[in-house]
Amino acid sequence: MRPSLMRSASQLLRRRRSYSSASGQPERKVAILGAAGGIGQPLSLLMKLNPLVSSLSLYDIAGTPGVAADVSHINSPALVKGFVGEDQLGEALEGSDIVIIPAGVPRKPGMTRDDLFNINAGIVKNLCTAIAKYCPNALVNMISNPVNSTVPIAAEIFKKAGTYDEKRLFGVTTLDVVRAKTFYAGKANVHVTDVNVPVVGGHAGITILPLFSQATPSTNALSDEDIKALTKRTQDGGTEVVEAKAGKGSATLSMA
Ligand SMILES: NC(=O)C1=CN([C@@H]2O[C@H](COP(=O)(O)OP(=O)(O)OC[C@H]3O[C@@H](n4cnc5c(N)ncnc54)[C@H](O)[C@@H]3O)[C@@H](O)[C@H]2O)C=CC1
Ligand SMILES: O=C([O-])CC(=O)C(=O)O
Repeated sequence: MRPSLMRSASQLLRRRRSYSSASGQPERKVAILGAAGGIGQPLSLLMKLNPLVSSLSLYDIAGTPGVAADVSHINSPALVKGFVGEDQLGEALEGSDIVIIPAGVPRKPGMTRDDLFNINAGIVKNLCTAIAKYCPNALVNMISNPVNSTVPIAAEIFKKAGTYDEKRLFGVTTLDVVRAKTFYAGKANVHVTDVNVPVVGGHAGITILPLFSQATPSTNALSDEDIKALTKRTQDGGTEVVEAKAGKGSATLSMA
């Protein structure tokens, strides 16, 4: 699962060329499901700023007309449309090349990501059923937690619909890489933009495995204890944010 997990939406945008516009530029439609939420809003902003996006479809069960109106005023090429409520889900998805899913409930202090399973599994199931129907060839980026479970749920929905392609379904765990790089740079005292740290495994606690032994630039400055502490901080990065936000959600800005 991990090689797929590590790709970001912008990497995918660069790879995928579905059809060309009259101008000869490739056109790409991106749909964000859960676009009015804590992650959805900054993600909508970033997608609107991305010159590779020609059409941006913002879907949520509430709040998307406002988010879409706001984001649509930014002077970049993507044409923005807001969709609200299940009746408009099909239209939101139709023709999408990439679907990004931050829909669902975030953790509160004291909860594990698994505690979100019951509610978010149902949300993801409905959204993926619609994806199989309206844009079966789209690349699907799953952000909703618990990612270790929502990705297999999506896979089963797509298998049942006959649309499953393992190369088109991604669990978004880039945030683990982002954290590993940031924490390593701080501890090793190297410039963060030069740092690379591979991370394998899943996206919860000890299933997150940052490989600091493979980090570049390499350093002799870190002890085994330092590496253990960096590993633990990366694995607990989500909890660190959940506790700091004290009941007001989980990571949204670093995630987007
Ligand atoms: N993969 C990762 O690295 C990360 C994942 N997450 C997860 O992302 C999810 C969203 O987090 P936030 O944006 O902070 O939550 P949020 O509560 O701020 O936003 C969630 C949005 O989903 C919408 N929503 C709920 N049911 C829906 C449905 N059936 N269809 C469409 N939209 C629906 C809500 O109306 C809301 O706007 C959570 O499950 C959280 O745990 C959060 C941080 C990092
Ligand atoms: O920890 C959470 O609940 C949100 C998340 O996945 C993260 O920040 O990595």
